[in-house]
Amino acid sequence: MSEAGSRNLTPGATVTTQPTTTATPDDQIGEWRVRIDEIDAAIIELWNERSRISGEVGKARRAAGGPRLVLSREQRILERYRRGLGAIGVRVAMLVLESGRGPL
Ligand SMILES: O=C(O)C(=O)C[C@]1(C(=O)O)C=C[C@@H](O)C=C1
Repeated sequence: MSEAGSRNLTPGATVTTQPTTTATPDDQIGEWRVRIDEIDAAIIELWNERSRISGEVGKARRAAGGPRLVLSREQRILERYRRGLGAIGVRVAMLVLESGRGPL
């Protein structure tokens, strides 16, 4: 086919045809869901990476005789999520932090 939706039957003659499939709302939803699945995969990967690194930081600090928690740092992280995501950001940040260092 030389163009989408067109067929050359004889040289110089172009007949416009309907697409063989018609896009439906379900097609659009399907496309969006593909992107949502990609985004979720990226979030999960980053979440797990952050958790692992947070655990390493905590381990190194405790091995050096430091505390398990650094609440001033946690406050800054909570505030950053609140600025970035609004009120729900504080809840997200609390789960992000818990995932790395364990429960308070
Ligand atoms: O930044 C640190 O010192 C960490 O231990 C990491 C982290 C975090 O997950 O961001 C975890 C526990 C601390 O209370 C503060 C922050």
